[in-house]
Amino acid sequence: MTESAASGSSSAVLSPNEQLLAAASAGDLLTIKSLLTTPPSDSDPSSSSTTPSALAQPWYESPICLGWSALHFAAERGHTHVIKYLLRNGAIWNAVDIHGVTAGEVAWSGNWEGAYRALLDEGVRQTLLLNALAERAEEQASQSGEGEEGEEAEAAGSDVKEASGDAGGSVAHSGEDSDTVMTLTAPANELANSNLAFLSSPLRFFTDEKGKERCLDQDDNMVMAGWETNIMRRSADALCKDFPPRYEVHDEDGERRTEGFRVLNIGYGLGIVDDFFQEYKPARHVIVEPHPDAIKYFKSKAISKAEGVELIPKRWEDALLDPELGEFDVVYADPFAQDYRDLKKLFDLLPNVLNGRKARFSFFHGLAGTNRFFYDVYTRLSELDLRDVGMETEWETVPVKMEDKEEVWRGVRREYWKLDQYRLPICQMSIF
Ligand SMILES: C[S@@+](CC[C@H](N)C(=O)[O-])C[C@H]1O[C@@H](n2cnc3c(N)ncnc32)[C@H](O)[C@@H]1O
Repeated sequence: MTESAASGSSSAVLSPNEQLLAAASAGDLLTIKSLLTTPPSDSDPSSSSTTPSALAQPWYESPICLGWSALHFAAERGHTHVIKYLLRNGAIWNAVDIHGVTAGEVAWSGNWEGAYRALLDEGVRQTLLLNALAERAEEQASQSGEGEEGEEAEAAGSDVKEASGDAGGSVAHSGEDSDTVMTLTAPANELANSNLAFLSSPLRFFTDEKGKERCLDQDDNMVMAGWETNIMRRSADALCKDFPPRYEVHDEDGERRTEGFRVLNIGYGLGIVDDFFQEYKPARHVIVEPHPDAIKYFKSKAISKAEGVELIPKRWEDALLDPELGEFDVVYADPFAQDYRDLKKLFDLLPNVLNGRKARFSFFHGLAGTNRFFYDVYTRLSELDLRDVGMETEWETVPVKMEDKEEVWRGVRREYWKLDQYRLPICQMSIF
């Protein structure tokens, strides 16, 4: 976008907000500082206070240039110093234009590494802060006896699989065009927004026209489908490699025992990842799955009778607190209708169930899978939160090739994935 586009016109007298956009595009920090702090000389001198309209607003979005903010214009030209100043002075890091595009994505497409990093750092910082505040509010509510069990999870809003764009925060949508704007959070009235409501509503398991199995919830949101198969394959491979298959030992009194590595999988769904785990022949393979329809589906499959397989018909929130559960060499989590704060609570329980330093953990990282900038924010955020519980994360990049996107999303209420790369987390305890 040109500078005259930033200002809307080269000849008209510009308002402070329009001047701000032009200055952001030009990388003119001095003018920006003055626009945000000094009222123009023609503002009412008799007034002792500075009126908001006399100063430029750092969050202003152009009504004529795609709803771009000063951050977008600075990002387009890679003006990192301007971005940092604007962020410190009230600009909204996650503001989106009428097409749902953030300043982060603008910086990314211009290959402006410093600008992208500044926006990403701010996103991570603000989201960490909001999550901490939300946790605090939850704790206070539970201490004062407010709310019922699980209500906090329901109130959290966005869903790990579906979207999770703004844990606790809001994405600023400047445009009206809802068809083109990305979806970051499941609307409050959808089952995907409430784990308990989801678990007490029916699921539909069926085979699509291409002969592939699918699972949808009652709102027609996709719980699981074949497009994730490669991600599940790669996850199982990364987690199980190096662990030898089960083997038999005879103890001193002649008893035979099966030894080998142990797998814990949270969320059965279509059982895709479990079938891959089975190829590695674990000695123990525990599946935590509370949904009655998913349990029925599991029981209809051969895996339910396979050696070493056990189903725990509970939510992970309960199953992982059971002192009898045991320890595992591989833990995978892919629940549904949960948000980042749920995932973080799961992280906190991991040291209880992981069998030492060699044990590996991964989760389906579908957080904000519709927007690469927010996806990066969640990638970093989860890495930091995992580090807090003593885990280090390595990320494998898995290309996502949806051959027929229309077919994948046919009959599905909301697309939860639009990116061409999946980041596969592999985490191990760094302290034990
Ligand atoms: C996305 S599917 C899992 C797909 C699976 N990874 C696969 O490969 O087919 C999510 C599953 O998590 C289950 N789930 C939802 N909430 C859960 C919870 N709190 N604890 C454990 N499982 C849960 C759902 O019932 C559903 O079967």
